[in-house]
Amino acid sequence: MQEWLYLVIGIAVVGVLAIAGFVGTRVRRSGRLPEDTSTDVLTTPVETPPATAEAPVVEAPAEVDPEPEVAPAPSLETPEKPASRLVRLRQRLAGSNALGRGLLGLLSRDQLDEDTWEAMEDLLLAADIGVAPTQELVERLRTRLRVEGGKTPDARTVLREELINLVDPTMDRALKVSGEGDAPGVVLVVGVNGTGKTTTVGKLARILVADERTALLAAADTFRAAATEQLATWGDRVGVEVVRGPEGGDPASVAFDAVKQGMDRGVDTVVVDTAGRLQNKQGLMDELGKVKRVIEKQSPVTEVLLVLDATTGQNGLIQAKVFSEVVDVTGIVLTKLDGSAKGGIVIAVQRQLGVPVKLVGLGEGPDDLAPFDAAAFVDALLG
Ligand SMILES: Nc1nc2c(ncn2[C@@H]2O[C@H](COP(=O)(O)OP(=O)(O)OP(=O)(O)O)[C@@H](O)[C@H]2O)c(=O)[nH]1
Repeated sequence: MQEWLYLVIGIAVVGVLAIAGFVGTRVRRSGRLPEDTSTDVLTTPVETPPATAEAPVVEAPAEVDPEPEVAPAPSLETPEKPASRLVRLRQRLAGSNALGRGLLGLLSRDQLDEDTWEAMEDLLLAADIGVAPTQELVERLRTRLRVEGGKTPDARTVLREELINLVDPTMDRALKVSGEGDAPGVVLVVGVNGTGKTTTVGKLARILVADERTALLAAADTFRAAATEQLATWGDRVGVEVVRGPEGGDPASVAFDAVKQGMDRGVDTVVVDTAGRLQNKQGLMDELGKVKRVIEKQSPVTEVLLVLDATTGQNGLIQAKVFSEVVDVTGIVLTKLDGSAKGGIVIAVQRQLGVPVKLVGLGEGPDDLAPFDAAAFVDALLG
């Protein structure tokens, strides 16, 4: 009985050894190991599988795309045509709209007495229209709204007409973005940092593209490296190139380069962003004066846009004066007019500088920069 037991155990051991040997050989042949085996083992030279039909190199291509897809070219955005913008952005003047509602409310009183006119003056001054224009407007309204022969003219119509007169519809607000002959138009954009200058240059590039013009941007704000990147992002979205210089480099040389490239390539307009550190007037004068002089060695600057933040009130007006003494400002861009209750600044700044507001910023969206129009603006104010 015991011999039988030893015989059976012996046969079992031999059987197990034989199966183990067979499996080991199969594993080495195929190069495959049980699932938890590390990659090191697979790359060991001794175990490199022979190139047979069974080898994994044949199975592997399942993961490889036979014909890699070509990445689609980045699609460019199509900016909104400028003409429709002020109408679309009308509701953004909600803050300033309070001025219109307030004025209409006062004019609808039964008695237009001294208290009413005083309240009207307070409203206009609070909206930053300025002292002289306020007095003029109130005087004109007093005269025109006097009851004549028992017939009172429509207060809203009179107010609308007088406000439009005050904003001055006769000013030339066209952007000078074309040069003489083959020369490109050169737009120099100046203003204190933080007013929305770089954003405005980016938005302006979109306006030019929407008007089917070719453009080139100059990142002449070499003081702030991020400004260049910011500009490049704006340009990339609509396929407009940015000429840049080294950080801290000479802004005039970047502007010169950009205008030269603009001329060589025959672009329609070159827009130059500048730094606006206002630490002292002399420094600013030297820098901006040089930028303009250097550009004009090649081609005249056709437009100098001063960017002002509408929410800064009187401070903005002081800045405006300093800049206008440094360079010949030909147009004003009033940014952040959305949500500001100070729409009257449009009138005040034009009066101070004798220069028209040409563009208004009404939000942070890429197409939230609109050509300014006196009647459309007053209509938005009056709601
Ligand atoms: N709400 C609102 N925000 C605006 C408008 N224009 C610009 N901004 C915002 O104002 C901030 C400052 O804008 P920037 O363009 O960086 O200012 P900047 O004057 O160029 O500053 P620097 O590049 O340092 O010269 C950003 O957050 C803009 O999105 C506008 O019309 N409305």
